[in-house]
Amino acid sequence: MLASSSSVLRRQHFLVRSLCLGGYGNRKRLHDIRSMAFDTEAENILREITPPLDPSKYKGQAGKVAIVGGCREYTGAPYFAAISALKIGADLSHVFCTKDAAPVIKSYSPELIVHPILEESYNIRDEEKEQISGKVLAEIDKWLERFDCLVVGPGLGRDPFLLGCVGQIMSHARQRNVPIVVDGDGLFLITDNPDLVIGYHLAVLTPNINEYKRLVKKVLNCEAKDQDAHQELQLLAKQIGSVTIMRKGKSDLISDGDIVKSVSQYGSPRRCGGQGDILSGSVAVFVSWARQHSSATGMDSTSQMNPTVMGCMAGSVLLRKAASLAFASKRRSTLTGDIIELLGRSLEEISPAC
Ligand SMILES: NC(=O)C1=CN([C@@H]2O[C@H](COP(=O)(O)OP(=O)(O)OC[C@H]3O[C@@H](n4cnc5c(N)ncnc54)[C@H](O)[C@@H]3O)[C@@H](O)[C@H]2O)[C@@H](O)CC1
Ligand SMILES: Nc1ncnc2c1ncn2[C@@H]1O[C@H](COP(=O)(O)OP(=O)(O)OP(=O)(O)O)[C@@H](O)[C@H]1O
Ligand SMILES: [Mg+2]
Repeated sequence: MLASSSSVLRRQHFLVRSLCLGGYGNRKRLHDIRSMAFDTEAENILREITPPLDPSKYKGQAGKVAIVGGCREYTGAPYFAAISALKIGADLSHVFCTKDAAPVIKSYSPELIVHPILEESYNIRDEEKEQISGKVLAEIDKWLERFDCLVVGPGLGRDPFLLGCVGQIMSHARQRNVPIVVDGDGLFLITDNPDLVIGYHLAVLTPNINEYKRLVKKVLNCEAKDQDAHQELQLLAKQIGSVTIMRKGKSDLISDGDIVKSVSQYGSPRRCGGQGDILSGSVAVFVSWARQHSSATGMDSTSQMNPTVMGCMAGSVLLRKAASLAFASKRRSTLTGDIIELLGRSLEEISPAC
């Protein structure tokens, strides 16, 4: 509905209909035109859901997000996710990480609010575990309701005690209807415990190729395939029940079990680590904005796209644009930080602030 107002898209739909009548040689062109139409739609959605910079607004209204992640090994991933959320326009970005990781993450940026509350097994004795997990939950419970979206997993690690605590955090967030983007090691957690997200319509899973393969194996009990990727993704989302999944790759495929969308806009040939983390932080912001937009326009849920799908499309198209601008200037030395620096310019080019 958002996109159909665009004359560009109408023309693309006309071309798609015309090519449908063509033969074998037209298939690739048809595919390319469909991809262009989806990319245009993703940009239109981004424009539509991005809130205006209104002087009457107060701090927090443009979004408060929290990342649950960061441990002894990984401090970059939660930082990338949290700072990307701010660079796109969220007002506040929190990180809930282990005690070891907190001073490091704080030292990257004074903009982030960092809570050193998580514990890994190596740091505690068996008899302390119950009391410590109670403390972790009590600490995060004080904050949960204030967040518009939680990102669970960037740089979380796979320590069993820590993952047990994070599973409980997810259950509490779910009880309070806080949207949850599950990425990185959060996907490792839910692949072992799918009940954490089964049936939760505000859960968004953002698997990379490996994480997707593990999810398919667990839920569909088969190997992931490249042919029929759309149908497979749709089936996976349906089988898990109500969740939205974005399968990252050459094209990002997005499905909530009802519809399947893809974003294929050219990004960058550099595959440096951390780009998925930018995406998870960005999706958290866009899902919050899409939900705000949906409730402000008052349209019923049948007449417009699922806000979680809109958030994924907007996040994907923005990351790809920033990655392509970064690559144009930094070429082979492009790093995740270079892409983050271009999120603002990319957003400005798609949806100018004033
Ligand atoms: N600077 C940082 O702190 C970063 C930390 N990260 C964190 O690292 C943890 C593990 O994430 P990973 O993404 O490594 O986990 P994966 O399970 O995706 O990757 C595990 C291994 O598979 C390999 N692999 C990746 N793509 C592949 C492909 N297409 N085909 C075959 N093998 C492939 C990787 O090189 C890696 O060694 C997560 O917590 C994640 O958030 C990453 O986000 C990257 C940046
Ligand atoms: N082969 C590819 N061609 C073009 N873009 C890609 C390709 N693979 C991934 N991407 C882009 O990079 C983004 C991050 O995906 P990726 O698979 O690198 O995530 P990830 O492995 O979780 O990253 P991270 O290192 O942050 O954990 C995706 O949104 C996608 O747009
Ligand atoms: Mg990742």
